[in-house]
Amino acid sequence: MQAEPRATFLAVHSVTLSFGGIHALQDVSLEVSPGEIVSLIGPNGAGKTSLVNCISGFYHPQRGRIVFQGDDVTRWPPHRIATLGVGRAFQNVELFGRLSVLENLTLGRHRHLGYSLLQALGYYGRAQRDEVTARRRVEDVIDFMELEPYRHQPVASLPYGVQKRVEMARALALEPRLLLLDEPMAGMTVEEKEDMARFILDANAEWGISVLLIEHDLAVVMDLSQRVFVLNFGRLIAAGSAAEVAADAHVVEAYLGEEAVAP
Ligand SMILES: Nc1ncnc2c1ncn2[C@@H]1O[C@H](COP(=O)(O)OP(=O)(O)OP(=O)(O)O)[C@@H](O)[C@H]1O
Repeated sequence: MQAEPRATFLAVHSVTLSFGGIHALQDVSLEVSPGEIVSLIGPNGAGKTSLVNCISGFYHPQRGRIVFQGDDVTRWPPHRIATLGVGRAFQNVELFGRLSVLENLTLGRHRHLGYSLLQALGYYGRAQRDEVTARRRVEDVIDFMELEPYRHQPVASLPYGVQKRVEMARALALEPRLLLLDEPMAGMTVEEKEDMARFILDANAEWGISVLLIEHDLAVVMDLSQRVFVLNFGRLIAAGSAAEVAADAHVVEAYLGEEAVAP
């Protein structure tokens, strides 16, 4: 494992990932700076979730490197990357439906920090020592994400928009430095999207959390992101400010087809 200067927050170097003949990612490089909100956009199947899977350790690319705060995490398993401070909210809500909001956040925190279910439930060993800190964080997150009215309700009984909030809360309970959000607003009403955008901005401003956001709603992307990366067919085709990528002919073509590009 090769150490990198600590100045690097997240660096993706020439990552290539294939599934058989499908090239999900081809030579993709990007960097995220501390405290930044960046978005990853691109048409369906462009490779966005695959890249987030590589950063969070769910996939291991065939080529390239991923460096987080000086550690080469390219081959690390997900729970080990999570302990470094990389939190992830999944595209499809990945919660325990029959457990309450509070239980999901508490268990989620222990599971991702490497505790067994027995330790987490029985307050043994390491889990016991960290219990006070964990509870305080979970309470802070419930308050922050305005989940107090739902704290004892089974997650499966909640409206979809609230479940998506719990999914982000679960990631925040891990005290991440980098939050990977895979379509956190998909399927939400306009009001729910506005609330979610506020939660993302506040998490960034109040806790200094950097955010890598996958989002299809380009208005949201324009509002939230300091920089935008655009993938198409597994390749990075543009990077820059929201205004710059919106004006990029390759991006317009990727989204609207060749006829949209001016001659
Ligand atoms: N586990 C897998 N096995 C086989 N192919 C996969 C796997 N994961 C992703 N792919 C393929 O890799 C390509 C990129 O998929 P990915 O889900 O990363 O795209 P995406 O940009 O996130 O799409 P969407 O916006 O629809 O979520 C697609 O062709 C997809 O079918």
